[in-house]
Amino acid sequence: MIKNILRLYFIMGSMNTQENDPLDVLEKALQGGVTCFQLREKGVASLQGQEKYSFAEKCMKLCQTYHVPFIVNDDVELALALNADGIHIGQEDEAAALVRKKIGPEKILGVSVHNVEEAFLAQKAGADYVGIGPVYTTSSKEDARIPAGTKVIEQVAIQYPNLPIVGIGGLTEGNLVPVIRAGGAGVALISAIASSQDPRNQAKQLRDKIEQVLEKE
Ligand SMILES: Nc1nc(C(F)(F)F)ncc1COP(=O)(O)OP(=O)(O)O
Ligand SMILES: [Mg+2]
Repeated sequence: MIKNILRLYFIMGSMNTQENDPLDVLEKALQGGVTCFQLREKGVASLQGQEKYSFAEKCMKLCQTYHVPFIVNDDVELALALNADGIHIGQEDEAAALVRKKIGPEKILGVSVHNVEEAFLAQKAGADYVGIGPVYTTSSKEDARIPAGTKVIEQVAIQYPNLPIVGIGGLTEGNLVPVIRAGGAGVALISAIASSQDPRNQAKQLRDKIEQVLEKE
């Protein structure tokens, strides 16, 4: 069930782990209990072509070992070539309805939205979940919009109670509770785990915190 995989949604690209090996960081995050992984290989230092494909394939194999869904950000052709579990697209990427047609009904389709109207259109186009953010200031996305807090999460959760939501943007163990209280099924994050010197323990602490809050909802 989609809501369950959104609980602790780790997102990372090879450029997010500084001097650490991204595959090692990913394996530790999987051991720590992340519930979904998205490869977001984009930006100036990102891998391209065959290097990107090989890295993505290694990430996917790790996710398969830990029975965690493997999602590709933006790159529909890469997701199809790998037979990934799903794809995540934003408003400036390929149209959601077209992507749904390309990947078929069984794959996971996530869409970034910033307001109720975009959430409505995403659901109509066949999105399985929406990413809403940035909740707080983020250092992981150069073209991030102004942080909106949890206001849009609340609005979308009220309007479309059956549309799974994951919050994103500057999320940490210390500030994620409002995202769940606002109606998020989970939290998506990059640097809280990717920049940690102990990704496994950080993932475990985040997962425990999220489960604790969800139990009270
Ligand atoms: N990768 C993402 N994943 C999520 C998820 F929902 F998975 F948490 N939400 C939002 C994004 C942002 O994706 P990005 O490609 O950087 O920007 P844009 O949305 O502008 O295309
Ligand atoms: Mg995108």
